[in-house]
Amino acid sequence: MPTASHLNNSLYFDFRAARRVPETHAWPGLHEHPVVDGGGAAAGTGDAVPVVDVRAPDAAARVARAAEQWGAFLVTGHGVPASLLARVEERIARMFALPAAEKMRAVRAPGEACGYGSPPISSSFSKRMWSEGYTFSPVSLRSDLRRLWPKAGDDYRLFCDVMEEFHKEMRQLADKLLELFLRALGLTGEQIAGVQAERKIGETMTATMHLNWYPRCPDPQRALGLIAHTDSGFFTFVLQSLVPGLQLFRRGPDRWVAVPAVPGAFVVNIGDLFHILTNGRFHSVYHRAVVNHDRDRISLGYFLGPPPHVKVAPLTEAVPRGRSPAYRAVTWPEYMAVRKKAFTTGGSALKMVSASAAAAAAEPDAL
Ligand SMILES: C=C1C[C@]23C[C@@]1(O)CC[C@H]2[C@@]12CCC[C@@](C)(C(=O)O1)[C@H]2[C@@H]3C(=O)O
Ligand SMILES: O=C(O)CCC(=O)C(=O)O
Ligand SMILES: [Fe+2]
Repeated sequence: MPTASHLNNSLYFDFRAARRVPETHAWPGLHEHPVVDGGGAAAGTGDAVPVVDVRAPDAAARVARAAEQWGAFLVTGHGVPASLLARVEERIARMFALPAAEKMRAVRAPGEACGYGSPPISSSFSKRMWSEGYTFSPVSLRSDLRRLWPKAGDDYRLFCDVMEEFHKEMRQLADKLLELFLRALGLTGEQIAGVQAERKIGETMTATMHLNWYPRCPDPQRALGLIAHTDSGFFTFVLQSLVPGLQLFRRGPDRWVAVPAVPGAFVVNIGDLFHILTNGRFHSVYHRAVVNHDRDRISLGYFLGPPPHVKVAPLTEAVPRGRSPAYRAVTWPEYMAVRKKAFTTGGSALKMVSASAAAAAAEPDAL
């Protein structure tokens, strides 16, 4: 029997002891759509996940195509050393291997952004996911991580050192990618400088790290690592270890495209606030993570978004001349609240913040 024990007032499900997937973790409808391979073998079929080498002279054009047609792509040539990525993955694996009681010292309190446990989105669903995660802010990681390692020994120090080094590299890469995105939207150097000076997107962008652990699963066909979702912020870098599991949803025909695990590459997912910022030209991608029978899987999400008090509205440059913006301005927390409501009503959070929804709400009696 799988065990569940109360630790620090939180229900801990012992994945390691599970010999079967209990009803609490069994998701209906997982196989509604076929899964196709998005790796090299798919070249020419339209299912190969786009790859952008950020050093290439046509990188902006490639980003534009991928952002418009997929909402996601693989990034190579980014300059983050492979040896650093290997150390990051090693430290994450050691953290997840801590005894349950130690991990649960850092359990996420209800409504809190950071901490250990099920992914925040899971509070909107009755079924449980086959994963554990840890969210922290890279700028306060030394204090946050004391909850996991109160004695601040070698494991604590090595984890913090490597994550700080990683954050430094990633924050620079995020700036580079933002610039590429703005070029991909067709903005000139002068317009980009103007947008950055006025909206200060790059300067104020915040980073959050979320680590995922998907334990090996006795029946991967019944369980789900991470429910299908769009990321809510601007964009996310995902580092998936050598074990694949990330799938992107594509329409016409509806299918899941399995993202290949490319050593050293990051997956970039466009989030909902970037969808809004670009007036829907670059669209956020619906994605999920599946689990594996034989191997644990680890992934890292590096989430970029605006500071909590900043309203995100479509860039003037992204709105076609003579048209009005397709979305109303929202802060990240406001958007998260709308998304939570959308999960319960089955609606679309992006539609709920569209300008037409706002107009309809302002004139409820209008014909
Ligand atoms: C910055 C954030 C994005 C995120 C919520 C969070 O505050 C920290 C964790 C992120 C994550 C990771 C797993 C999937 C997801 C939907 C979730 O539940 O937590 C995302 C959130 C998001 O993109 O909205
Ligand atoms: O595990 C993965 O590959 C995806 C993770 C993810 O989508 C997320 O953390 O938001
Ligand atoms: Fe995600």
